[in-house]
Amino acid sequence: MPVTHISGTDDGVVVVDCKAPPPIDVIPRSCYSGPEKSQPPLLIEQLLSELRAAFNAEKDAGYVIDNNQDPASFNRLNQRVVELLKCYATTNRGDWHRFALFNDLHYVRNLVEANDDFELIVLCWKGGQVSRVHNHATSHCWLTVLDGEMREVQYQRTDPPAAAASAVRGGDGSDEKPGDTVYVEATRTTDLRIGDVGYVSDHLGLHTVGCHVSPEQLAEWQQTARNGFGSGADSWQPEGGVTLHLYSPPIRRVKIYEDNTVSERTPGFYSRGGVRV
Ligand SMILES: N[C@@H](CS(=O)O)C(=O)O
Ligand SMILES: [Fe+2]
Repeated sequence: MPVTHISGTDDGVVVVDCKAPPPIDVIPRSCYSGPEKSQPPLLIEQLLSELRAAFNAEKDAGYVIDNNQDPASFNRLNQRVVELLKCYATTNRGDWHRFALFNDLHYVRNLVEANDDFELIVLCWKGGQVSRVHNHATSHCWLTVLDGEMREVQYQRTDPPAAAASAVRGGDGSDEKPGDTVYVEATRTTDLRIGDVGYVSDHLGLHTVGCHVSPEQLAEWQQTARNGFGSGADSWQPEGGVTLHLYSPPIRRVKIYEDNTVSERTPGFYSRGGVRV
């Protein structure tokens, strides 16, 4: 498959260029059943208000929220955020559809809300769209799947292949500069389905996220939606994977690790509040 980079570093559209993935096993379809009926749906406005409350509680107690946060404060916040994201992903009635804009060439970032403490973003991924290996600055990164199936691969820095004893190297990379040579290796692969919640920060490593849905799978999902299962009240048609990302603090600059070289990007948005920018 060809690599489909979008060039330009600060184009305001995409933070991490799309790269066609290597061939992988097809992920079995398992979670395309729509919201669980046992709980009332959590609306996105309620999700935002609960998130604001959780962040304010930590701030009011004097804690700084970033990836160097006090461990007890982080544990409280993490527990609440995971609970809220999971609840939203599994009970919603599709009120995120209005934010879910796709692009044929690369995954896109659609802003739901940004404030001083966090940003909530709907990311849309067509089959084959994968982010490049990247970091998350000093932010916490939580993500959940709203539609389709996704795969996250985490990476660690490693020694050059020629080194006598190649081994995973520590550090959060905060001293790395554009142009530096850095080798990375995949250390963990996680398949994520609707309602699964993932977390990463620079202390844990780097990652890529991608949607590996095949055209056949997508056609099956679209048929399911046409039959009225999992489509919500509007005319939503699945186009690939949709993820909901929560970054705290909002990410201003990220590093990309490609061809053993570090570069930097300014994250941009494809839409804000459901309106194309
Ligand atoms: N962190 C990436 C998405 S993902 O690949 O985690 C972004 O915000 O664009
Ligand atoms: Fe990421």
